[in-house]
Amino acid sequence: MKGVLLVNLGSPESPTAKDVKPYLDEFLMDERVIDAPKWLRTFLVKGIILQTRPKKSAKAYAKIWWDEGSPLIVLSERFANKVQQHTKMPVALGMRYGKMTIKNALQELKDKGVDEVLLVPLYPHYAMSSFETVVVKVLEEQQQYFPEMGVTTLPAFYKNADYIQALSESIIDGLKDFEYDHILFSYHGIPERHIRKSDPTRFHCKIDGSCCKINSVAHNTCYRHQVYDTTEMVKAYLGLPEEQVSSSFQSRLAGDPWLKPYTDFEFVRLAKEGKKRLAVITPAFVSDCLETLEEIAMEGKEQFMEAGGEDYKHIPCMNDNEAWVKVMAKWVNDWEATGELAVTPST
Ligand SMILES: C=CC1=C(C)c2cc3[nH]c(cc4nc(cc5[nH]c(cc1n2)c(C)c5CCC(=O)O)C(CCC(=O)O)=C4C)c(C)c3C=C
Ligand SMILES: [Fe+2]
Ligand SMILES: [Fe+2]
Repeated sequence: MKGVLLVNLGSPESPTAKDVKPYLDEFLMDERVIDAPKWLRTFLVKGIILQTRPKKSAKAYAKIWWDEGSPLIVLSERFANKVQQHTKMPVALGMRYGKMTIKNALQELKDKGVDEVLLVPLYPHYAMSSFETVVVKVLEEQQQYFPEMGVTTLPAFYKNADYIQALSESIIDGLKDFEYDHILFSYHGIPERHIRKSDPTRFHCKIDGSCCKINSVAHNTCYRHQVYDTTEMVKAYLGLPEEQVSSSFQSRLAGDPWLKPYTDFEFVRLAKEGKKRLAVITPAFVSDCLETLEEIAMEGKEQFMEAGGEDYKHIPCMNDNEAWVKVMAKWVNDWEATGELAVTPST
């Protein structure tokens, strides 16, 4: 029988330093997140980052935590439950890090008689630190514990027409009653080095954008290319003028150069340029989470207003909205019926 495995990033058990620490430990010790040699990663993570960051992150998590738990987990569960209502196949939800493990989700599917799994990483764009690490982990667990199961992965859906439509409609919805001068598409950042590492040609990606209009197989795994494609397609769908839209990258860690422009610098630049009413959309995330609710909706607003902005709105992620649920249900049901994937690297 066929079944569906949805995988998102995961959250700590609670917004306390005690619970944030093991979560960050697992997350940042992932060789696809901090891709230094193991001895150096161990030194950086356990010797430096984990000494101070859990306390700081716990404070941020406490600001956005819900009675039911982490917004990312709760919203992903609501989404999975709604997708389940639209398909006969069993649907399970796992997280790459934390207690809601991928192994348990695969076991849940197995217990329901599933031996053919459609894996859907809940990331619209391919990055080694998000999409790729999910795929690798699922295949590791499958090979070790569920060798009889087959796994097919839905590719990154950043430019799929149904996804673009659902995202664009959610923006229209979010902009009701909000007068804006500018819409900022703020994507989670990654180190520039990761772009080069993920380029199978080893020479295509130049990071500066000069490569992105030249067709290449590199784009299938180029996060930068993919996020700019999402912006362009939404811009076209909504008929937005060039000068009213821009893209930027948030949530960087200290150290290496990360993709630019940086969202916090953009808040200041846009306010100074007279874009006084700013709408911010965060399409790298399908579910609201720490990075959208705290960094963008709270901190971002403060930064923009301090720089001279007058009005600010974070447009929520698609979360469990009906249109997005229906898109996902269509993709998984098409796969069940035909064995074909609605999303391919070229769609
Ligand atoms: C869009 C997908 C994501 C990519 C790509 C990504 C890369 C990436 N992240 C870190 C470090 C941290 N990210 C943190 C939180 C976080 N990251 C994503 C998604 C992507 N990360 C999400 C959805 C969340 C929120 C989780 C939640 O519980 O709500 C954190 C933890 C919080 C903090 O301490 O700031 C860290 C750390 C790196 C280093 C990286 C690429 C190399
Ligand atoms: Fe992150
Ligand atoms: Fe490029």
